[in-house]
Amino acid sequence: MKSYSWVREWALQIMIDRLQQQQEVDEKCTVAEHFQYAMFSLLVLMCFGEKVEEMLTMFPKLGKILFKSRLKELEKSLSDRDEVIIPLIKNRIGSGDHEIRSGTDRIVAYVDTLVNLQLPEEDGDNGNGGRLTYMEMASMCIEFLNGGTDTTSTALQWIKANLVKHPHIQSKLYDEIVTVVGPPPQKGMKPELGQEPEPEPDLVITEANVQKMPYLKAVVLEGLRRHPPVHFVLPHWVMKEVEADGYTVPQGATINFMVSEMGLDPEVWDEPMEFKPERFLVNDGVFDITGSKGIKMMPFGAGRRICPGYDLALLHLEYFVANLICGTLSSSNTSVGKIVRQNIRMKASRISG
Ligand code: HEM
Repeated sequence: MKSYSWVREWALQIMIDRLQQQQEVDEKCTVAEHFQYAMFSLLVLMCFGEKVEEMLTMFPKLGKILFKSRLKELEKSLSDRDEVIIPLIKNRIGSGDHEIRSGTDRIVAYVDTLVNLQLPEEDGDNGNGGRLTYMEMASMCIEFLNGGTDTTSTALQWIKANLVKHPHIQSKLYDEIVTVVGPPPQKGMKPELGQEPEPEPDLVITEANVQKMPYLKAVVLEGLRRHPPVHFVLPHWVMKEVEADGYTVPQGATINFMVSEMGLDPEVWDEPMEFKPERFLVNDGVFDITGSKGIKMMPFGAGRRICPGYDLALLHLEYFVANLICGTLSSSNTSVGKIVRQNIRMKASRISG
């Protein structure tokens, strides 16, 4: 079966490894950068079918940056259309390997879908027979990486911070996880005198498990309502004069939407400053995030230009939150749980209300 599940497991492992490595040298490691790096690596692999480390052989200049763990510089280099992105696309096409492999599990990379895309005739002539040009494909890859990295990792940080601030929500979430996947694996035998104790194994939550967790979904939605990572959508252009709430919005005007304020509107939300996932459990936990049945909040925008990655983002958030919560509550002092708990506390202390 084609599935991206191993890609997410791989990214989660990257995050855990980096957190552990940094903590060995510095007690005060910053979680945010590791969240971002894992999310970025995940999207690079989905986009080009290459692991970031493997790209070093093709682009040695990226090696220096990676070595120094300077994510911002790496992201910047990967915005270089001519020197990096287009060669990566050509490499993908040239390799003829249109599937990312892991054992028998194979998936198609984002670039492969772009290469095979035939634009409809009504979209006009793009000068390339309806096929995307390299420049067009490169722009879309950059949008894919930029659109999905900081947004998802910022949302993840705020959700974790709120969970640290509200331990009862964290416990409730943990109980839901245990109900679905069972209790965490037991520690090994008691060590003999002088032997190192066996590390406590972490519980791994799969994507299939995540689908059975309504409270987890509610926690993620509440995080997006209370702290949407994008305060405004992209600017929109009014195609036809329209009346809205007694105002005339003229054709050609540029408009935007106050995404953060919508989620905090006391006329729409009860106790809007409070972090209360339960508000999303009504209607059997069904909430229309696309705004097609009425807009109460719009962290991903709404309508035709809604974020095309919203489903993927929700899945990533649910998957990472569930796995990090398990680390936080079930792990020994050497594991990811302690590190995340210590670091995210700083962010939690900045939350008002
Ligand atoms: C929590 C995570 C995310 C949030 C809050 C978010 C939010 C948004 C918002 C508000 C917009 C503008 C919508 C508008 O103009 O009306 C947008 C656009 C976009 N997002 Fe996301 N996004 C997230 C994750 C992702 C992911 C994971 C991807 C892809 C991997 C992605 C790809 C894009 C792209 C390509 C656009 C531009 C669409 C266009 O030009 O019409 N986003 N996103």
